[in-house]
Amino acid sequence: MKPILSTEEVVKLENIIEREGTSKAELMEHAGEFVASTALSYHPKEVVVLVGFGNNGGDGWVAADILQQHDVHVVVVSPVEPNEVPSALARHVARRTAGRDVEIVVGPSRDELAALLVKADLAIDAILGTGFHGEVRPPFSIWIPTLNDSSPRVISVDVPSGLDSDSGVAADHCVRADKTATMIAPKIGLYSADGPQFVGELVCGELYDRLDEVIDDVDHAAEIVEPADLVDYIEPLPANVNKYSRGSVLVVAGSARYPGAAMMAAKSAARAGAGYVAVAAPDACANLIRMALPSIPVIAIPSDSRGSFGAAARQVVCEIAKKYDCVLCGPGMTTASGCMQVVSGLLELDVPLILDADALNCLARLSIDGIDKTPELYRREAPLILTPHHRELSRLVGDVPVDDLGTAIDAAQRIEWAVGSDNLVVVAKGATTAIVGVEKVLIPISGPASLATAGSGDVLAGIMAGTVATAHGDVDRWELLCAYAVAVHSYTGFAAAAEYGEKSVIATDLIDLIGEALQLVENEACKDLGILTDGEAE
Ligand SMILES: NC(=O)C1=CN([C@@H]2O[C@H](COP(=O)(O)OP(=O)(O)OC[C@H]3O[C@@H](n4cnc5c(N)ncnc54)[C@H](OP(=O)(O)O)[C@@H]3O)[C@@H](O)[C@H]2O)[C@@H](O)CC1
Ligand SMILES: Nc1ncnc2c1ncn2[C@@H]1O[C@H](COP(=O)(O)OP(=O)(O)O)[C@@H](O)[C@H]1O
Ligand SMILES: [K+]
Repeated sequence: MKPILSTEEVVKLENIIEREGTSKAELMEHAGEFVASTALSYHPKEVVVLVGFGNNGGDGWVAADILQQHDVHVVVVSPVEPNEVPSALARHVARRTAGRDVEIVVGPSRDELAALLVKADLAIDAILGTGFHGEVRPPFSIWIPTLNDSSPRVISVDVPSGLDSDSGVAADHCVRADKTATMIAPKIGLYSADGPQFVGELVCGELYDRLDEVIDDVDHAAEIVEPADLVDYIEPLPANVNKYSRGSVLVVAGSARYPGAAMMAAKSAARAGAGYVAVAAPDACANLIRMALPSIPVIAIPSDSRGSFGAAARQVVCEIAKKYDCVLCGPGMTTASGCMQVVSGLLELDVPLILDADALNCLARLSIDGIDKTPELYRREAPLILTPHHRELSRLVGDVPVDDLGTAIDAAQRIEWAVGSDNLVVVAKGATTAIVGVEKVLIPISGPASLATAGSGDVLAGIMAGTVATAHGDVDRWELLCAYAVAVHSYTGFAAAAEYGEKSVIATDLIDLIGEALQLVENEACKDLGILTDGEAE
């Protein structure tokens, strides 16, 4: 796993590294070397380096110097003369670079800058880094749109200029990078809010050879899950299994209005490897589900007058649920009063439970001002996995706004910390999904935007249930197991986008590609571990 840091955590780490004997000036040299080597991988002939006033600019000045020594023609565009750069560290390297044979253009007009960029095949954006705040001021408010309208490839240093490195919110003017060369560790804003739209491909320069030894001395905002971390969940199917020993799932879901959600979740659980999946659905829609899913037994549960679970449902569902390895509750269920009772009944059972969709809305309604104020509602011994999207998560914490990765992590941590159990995981779904446990926040690989389609969450819930059931409780870290399920879901998105086209994917397409996605996750893990090469994985 690779740590993702907040800006404050990066500053703390920089200070620790300095105490260990590597100065900030040395780190800047290494940062410039990393930017230069990233640039050289494109074999550029003509490079424009745009530098700002601070140390982000300093990285750019160092990179310019190195590129020039590699026979690349470099033009540095600066808002001030090298002698006038306000940051002392950056001024030192700016003067040094100016003393070499590097062309420097100070304070160009919009047209002059555009003319320089037309001639270049690569631009390096070293205007603003982690020190950026507020709205972009002149001259950068002119430089950034000029750069975005120009044709060369763009490498951003540390963060795209104009992006807040903590919140991921882009200012009105923000560099749209092809590649971002970030320093020491990725910043959380690169994954949050607007970040993924502006970052392009992300590469990280560690800058300090003993980083592994010191990185745990600061907190981590989150950690990126790499394919190799998931290897424990990749196991061939033993020959001597039966359908029950493979893992059983009960999907408590559906209503007369939304029978499809129950169907998609159940079929996904089976495709994810559970040997026995059954659906408990209101009798108003049970026959419809039976006809659509011949391989899945459907248990009809008493309905209310509108086709949702009725008053008698709680007792019947809870009696059945005890026999399963995992219970998934929520997809298409509605928040009728019978559903609220089903949710509170299932929470009292000693069985691994996933609450999704309307089960989360029921849980929110069972509390008065957010579930974190009434932890006794969801405190339990057996594992509990909540899979809210941002709106559901906001409802769970009493309508506190949740609209990006940072606010989602904060809300999920409130839920976690109110209970403080290793067996509780909040999977905060979004363009970037955060898996929040009591101690750690994990970020698994994100899928394509094609996953933003109705029913995609039902498929994830089914994959999650199949994954939990097949693990049979033999789980060291529930967050990592959830990360595996999210990664499989992401790969169904990539496979479906390749098959049907990015914009044409619908949720049912994802289900039949779960098998392919399981294989893709395995291939990536094997590549990470050096067991498989790119060619063999084709
Ligand atoms: N972390 C590490 O270990 C390492 C970090 N390194 C590098 O240092 C970078 C951080 O450097 P930094 O702290 O000097 O900040 P930076 O991003 O250059 O910006 C500050 C300047 O921008 C200005 N400015 C701010 N807002 C503005 C606005 N809206 N519009 C216009 N201007 C604005 C601000 O002006 P002020 O607001 O102070 O008036 C100040 O002059 C980091 O991203 C990485 O690249 C590496 O060298 C080595 C290892
Ligand atoms: N822009 C996006 N990029 C990648 N994944 C996304 C994006 N938008 C949504 N997703 C993923 O798609 C799924 C949508 O879930 P959800 O909102 O519950 O859908 P539904 O309720 O329609 O089933 C989540 O797993 C989420 O992480
Ligand atoms: K930058």
